[in-house]
Amino acid sequence: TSTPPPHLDFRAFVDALRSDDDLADINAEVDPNLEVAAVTRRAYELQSKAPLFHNIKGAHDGLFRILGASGGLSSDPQFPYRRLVRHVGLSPNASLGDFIDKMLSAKGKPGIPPVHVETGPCKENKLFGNDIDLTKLPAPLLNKADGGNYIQTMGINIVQHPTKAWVNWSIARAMVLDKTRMVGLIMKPQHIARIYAQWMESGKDMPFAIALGAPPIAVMASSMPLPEGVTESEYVGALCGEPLELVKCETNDLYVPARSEIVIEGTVSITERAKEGPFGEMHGYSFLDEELMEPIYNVAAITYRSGNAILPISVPGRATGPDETHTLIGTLASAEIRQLLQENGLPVLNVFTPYETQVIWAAVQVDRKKLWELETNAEEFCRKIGQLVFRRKCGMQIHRLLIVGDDIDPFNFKDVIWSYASRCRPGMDEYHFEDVAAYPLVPYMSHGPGAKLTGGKVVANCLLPHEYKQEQMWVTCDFENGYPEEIKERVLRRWSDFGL
Ligand SMILES: Cc1cc2c3c(c1C)C(C)(C)C[C@H]1C=C(c4ccccc4)[C@]4(C(=O)NC(=O)N=C4N2C[C@H](O)[C@H](O)[C@H](O)COP(=O)(O)O)N31
Ligand SMILES: [K+]
Ligand SMILES: [Mn+2]
Repeated sequence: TSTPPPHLDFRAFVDALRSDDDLADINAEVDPNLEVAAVTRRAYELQSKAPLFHNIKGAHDGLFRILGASGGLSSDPQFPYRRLVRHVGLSPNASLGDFIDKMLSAKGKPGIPPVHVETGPCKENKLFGNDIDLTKLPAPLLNKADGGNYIQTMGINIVQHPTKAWVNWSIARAMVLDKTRMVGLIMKPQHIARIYAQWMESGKDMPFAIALGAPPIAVMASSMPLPEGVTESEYVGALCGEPLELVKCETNDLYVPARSEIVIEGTVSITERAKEGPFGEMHGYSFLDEELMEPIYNVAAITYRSGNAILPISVPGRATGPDETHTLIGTLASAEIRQLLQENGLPVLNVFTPYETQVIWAAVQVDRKKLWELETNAEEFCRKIGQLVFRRKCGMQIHRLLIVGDDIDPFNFKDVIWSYASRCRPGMDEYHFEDVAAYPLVPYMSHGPGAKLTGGKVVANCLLPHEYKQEQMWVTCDFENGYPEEIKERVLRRWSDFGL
């Protein structure tokens, strides 16, 4: 069979990065104890090529190579989002707006259920029972403050509701605990936690599978807060217009993408917990007192591709050069927030979480002409938006919303911060929400002055009062807006002659 396109096959995705000259094949031996992660972290920060480590110290029997920064910005400044949009089959010059449009393009369409195939590349090698020793795998230590080796940061956590009506795909971190066990974060209101709670009620351990090196477009849907009850694999089918191909796990009834690099399967205990973390997280902090007791994953089988399977990793941290917790979590939450606001009839054009705000803030771009028709005002409009976004799961990790006009590009932080700094009057233009669910991983919540789990959210109005009812009463003083077309054309034509 011919190799599927990059958005449907991880190996084809890696080859596409190589053909884009956006991949560094590293054959020198590299240590999974911090060195691999440090290289990956610097690759994000310098927006270098994605590092593919072919020679990991301690790798054996084809487990494993490591790919870092699969969701980082591309190394070609002309196409900064090329690596991201390759996940969803868009052309190299596609924008973040195109990426969001693509991920929302299956809304309202019926899901296309996956098809089950007999076997696939992920079945080429199988380990059971005594052959399994997670402590012997080169699972990477990602940050010097981490509490363990996080083998799972970019795989798809697959769990099924006990009624079998809903199979959820998400990304949730997990670290090696011992020979056959991992421990991983399972926190509300995430769907893995909702489903886990159902298994607890049923009194049975929760079957799981983690598919690492899964089809890139499936990784995107797994990182997207699709509505409760939506089976991500069916949404991906609708996105692609064709069903995903899944194969059955060895030790439970779950199904995984047939072309995955590595599959870890077993059951999550509903009784046993272990200390999880600390973990260098998406806001750029690793708090040394992070004492979480999280559920234990009991590993019953590991299956993997021949030819040296590849483990993708994410090394979260400061978004000086964004990593997957910014480029995936932020952007895909933005998509669902836009969908929510548009479905509620609000004149919202786009939503985006600026990397410079560590994706804790989201800019909401409003069509001002349509806003006039609502005959509303800042207080009423901002409160309505806050009530919608801050009371839904897709808004969980956003703590500040900036309401900006259509003269502002939400994907351009200089635009966003200009309107916030100059049009949002302190003490009068911000509407606070103290009774909504907070995102506890935000440092001023987990280690701040107030309650940890609620509040700390605000909607900032970055529109002047008259923008709610008429044309803006100013000329923006920049080259684009401050000069007639004829002058701008003349200046552009003569620019090089001026020697500027
Ligand atoms: C792309 C990506 C997403 C996540 C993570 C990571 C990456 C790379 C790592 C690097 C592993 C860091 C932590 C950081 C994590 C985190 C924990 C809580 C909130 C936000 C992030 C967390 C995690 O440990 N636990 C979690 O419940 N959700 C995570 N998400 C978000 C999650 O994949 C999305 O929210 C998605 O929508 C879930 O699906 P569903 O429940 O809606 O079906 N995880
Ligand atoms: K998801
Ligand atoms: Mn879900």
